[in-house]
Amino acid sequence: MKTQSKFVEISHLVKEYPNPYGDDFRVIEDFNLNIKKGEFISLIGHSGCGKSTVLTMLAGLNEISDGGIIVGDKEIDGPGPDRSVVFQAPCLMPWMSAYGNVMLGVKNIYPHATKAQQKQIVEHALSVVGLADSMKKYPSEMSGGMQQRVGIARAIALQPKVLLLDEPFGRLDSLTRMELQDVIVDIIAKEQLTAMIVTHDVDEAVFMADRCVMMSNGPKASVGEILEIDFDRPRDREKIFKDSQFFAYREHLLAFLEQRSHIKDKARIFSDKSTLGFMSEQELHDFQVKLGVPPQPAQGH
Ligand SMILES: Nc1ncnc2c1ncn2[C@@H]1O[C@H](COP(=O)(O)OP(=O)(O)OP(=O)(O)O)[C@@H](O)[C@H]1O
Repeated sequence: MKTQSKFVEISHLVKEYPNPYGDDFRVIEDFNLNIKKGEFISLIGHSGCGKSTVLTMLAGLNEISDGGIIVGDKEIDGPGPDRSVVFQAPCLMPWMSAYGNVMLGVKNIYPHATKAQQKQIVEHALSVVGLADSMKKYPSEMSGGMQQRVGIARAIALQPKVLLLDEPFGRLDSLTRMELQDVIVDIIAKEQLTAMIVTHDVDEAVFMADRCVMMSNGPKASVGEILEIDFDRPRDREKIFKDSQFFAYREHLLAFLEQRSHIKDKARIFSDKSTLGFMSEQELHDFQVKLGVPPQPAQGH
């Protein structure tokens, strides 16, 4: 059951990456977002706008240049057991079974739990993702989808308050993708987790989330628009995919992205012109920075 309390508070977030060719590259500027406890946010935007940058800052894996993030009532300062991340590639230890891979994190986070308690946590997490019968399998004996299930089990075994998903299904075929979307949606509801997913997939963004946060193009990207998704939970895939409201949400997101892609196209046209000598390197650099294309080193001739 969702509560209305503000659980994650992202305030005036800024991220600058160092740029050896000039001024630091300010990817994110004044990004503000409050997330309620138990809420599921999807973060969508054009490639390179800074979605993963926001997610990894929330995970505490990427330094915050300015602004701050509060989770619960604590300002984050690096990674912590209250947040866990599922990345696109699960990066499992090949010499360990599914059980061993999940146990690795559990031992780290719960060193004082008894062996029986640790075992129970690992077995529960693997069962939740549907791997109760495959705990002894090694990564080489598992499909990509099964390996990602282990990655999800490893994340939830840490019993986080916030689950962060960075394009977790990007490498999977569409059937496996749908299966794992359902797994995540069920887990979030059962374990009452707060979650954020970074995705390029508009259908996924709508189906999974309570709110879709659309990011403006970088540099200096921020929240462009927020769309509330008013579908009940638990979510019934078949019902939702036949609902006209689903298509309305989908169109809304696509329109937002399409509108921004014209800006990108202009950048590409100007970039092409430059190679034909219509723009000076400095003009191209300034224009690319303005439009969200990361500054490139000067081309040697
Ligand atoms: N460590 C880094 N150092 C310098 N620049 C970086 C670094 N990480 C990301 N960037 C740049 O910051 C910008 C945002 O990157 P980020 O990966 O957050 O975007 P994204 O929206 O998640 O992209 P995609 O959808 O393609 O995964 C990009 O221009 C990227 O090149």
